[in-house]
Amino acid sequence: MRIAIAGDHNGFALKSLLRSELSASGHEVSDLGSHTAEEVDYPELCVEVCARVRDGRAERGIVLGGSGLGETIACNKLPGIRAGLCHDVWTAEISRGNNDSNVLVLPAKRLTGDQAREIVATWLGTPFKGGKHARRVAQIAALEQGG
Ligand SMILES: O=C(CO)[C@H](O)[C@H](O)COP(=O)(O)O
Repeated sequence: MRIAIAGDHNGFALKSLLRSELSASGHEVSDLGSHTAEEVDYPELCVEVCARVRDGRAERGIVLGGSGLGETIACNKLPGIRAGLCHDVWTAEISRGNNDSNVLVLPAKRLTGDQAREIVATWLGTPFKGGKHARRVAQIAALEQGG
């Protein structure tokens, strides 16, 4: 899968781990930064990841922050983006199965490498259920036109 990934200073270390492991698993990973642990503002990183998802250069995006809350807000401002903040396997399953999320946001300050790995694997591997959830996703998309 083509995956765009980014993280701010709080997500830098975990992003590096996930990027290496996803690449080793055969995914085509674009690491959009940060490339150091220096403090940065995360909205532009969100824009970069989401731009690739929106135009098809990436099939999915992954963004890491400390809590991930601001990243989730930023990503969901962008048309066509359905970003889910996932703390565990359960939210990862729902984010994909019910919400058809195309961007995964991870709270790096609250996850071990093993937990993050498990969430990412679940999120990448869970199909959208469609049906009533497709209707709701369409209703959410309509909100982009002003509600
Ligand atoms: O998770 C985040 C936003 O949702 C950021 O990582 C966090 O807000 C950055 O804060 P600070 O500069 O104080 O480390």
